[in-house]
Amino acid sequence: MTGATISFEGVGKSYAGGGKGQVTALSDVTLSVAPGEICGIIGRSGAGKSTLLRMVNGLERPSTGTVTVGGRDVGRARGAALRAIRRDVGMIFQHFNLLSSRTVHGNIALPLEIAGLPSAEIGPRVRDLIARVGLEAQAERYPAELSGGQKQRVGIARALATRPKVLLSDEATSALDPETTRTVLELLRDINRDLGLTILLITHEMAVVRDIASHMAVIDQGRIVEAGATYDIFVTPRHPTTRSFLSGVTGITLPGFIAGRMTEARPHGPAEEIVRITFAGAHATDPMLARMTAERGIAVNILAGAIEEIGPRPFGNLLVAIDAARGPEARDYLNRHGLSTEVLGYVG
Ligand SMILES: Nc1ncnc2c1ncn2[C@@H]1O[C@H](COP(=O)(O)OP(=O)(O)OP(=O)(O)O)[C@@H](O)[C@H]1O
Repeated sequence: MTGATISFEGVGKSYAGGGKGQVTALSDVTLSVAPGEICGIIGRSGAGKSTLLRMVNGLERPSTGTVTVGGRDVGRARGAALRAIRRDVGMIFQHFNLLSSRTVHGNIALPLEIAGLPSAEIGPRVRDLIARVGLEAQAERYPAELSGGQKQRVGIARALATRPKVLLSDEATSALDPETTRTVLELLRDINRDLGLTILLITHEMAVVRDIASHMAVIDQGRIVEAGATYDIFVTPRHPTTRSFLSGVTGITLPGFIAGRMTEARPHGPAEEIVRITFAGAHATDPMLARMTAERGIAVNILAGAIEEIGPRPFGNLLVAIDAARGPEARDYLNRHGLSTEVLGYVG
């Protein structure tokens, strides 16, 4: 592995808030990304994702705490030390940030020219990078002549030019359509595997995290509310923010006639509890639900279900209706047998 560890320890960041006092963008963030890992940070607009990412290459400095890359303190680095860290940290952007006056080749060569590499070395290195991102036929084109996906490939090649150990991705696929997103994420995965680069990406899309990140953190109002292996968080989300992000990608939605009647509070009288059950493995629920019905006499009405994959590992989601009077007992039974449950609401 050639990637570097990224580490945040007790990091806080406040901005002078232009008449509104201080704006706290980050509070007490502690997070470690191992060498060669792909870590996804997900959060809503304004949660603090960009601030967190920009600390890794010293574009922002922490107000409190420490950010290190490969053991070097980024927040306290100045001058040559900061430039050396920046050479080790490449970055790609949502809107690509290419120079419109330079060709593909010229854009990728730029960081090497700035670093003072002899021109005899720049040409071959740029050609290698162009081949790596699959743009041989577009090498002499200008950004205006490229598709969004091709522009992002240029951005990736340019970010790799100085042979960094870390790649930062700031919503790199947010401006792309789903199919192009898939191919760009595939390219990032290949690069991670071939070069052992550590990748830290920020996104507001859970599907991006699912498709590429082995580890993830959820950020909410400047705090990390949940962090760990992506698979574990998808199977057992603990924080409401994580759950709300997940509800958009789990591939299943409530049938309209139930969603329209569902209430947050349990109504008086007979009612059904609508529960999401999440389980690891492809078939884990079938015997468990049947056994619960047989052992406890609790009937379960299945409303929707889907199996998803994170890497090679499947996990499932099931939406069921259970007699609300037996709901707590049923959830306790399922939890004790290793399934996660979440009450979505009630139908009277
Ligand atoms: N330079 C700045 N000056 C003042 N406040 C700032 C500055 N940069 C960010 N903030 C504030 O810090 C908070 C976090 O912003 P940040 O851009 O990190 O969030 P984000 O999660 O990246 O959001 P988005 O997805 O919309 O880009 C916000 O309340 C924002 O208004």
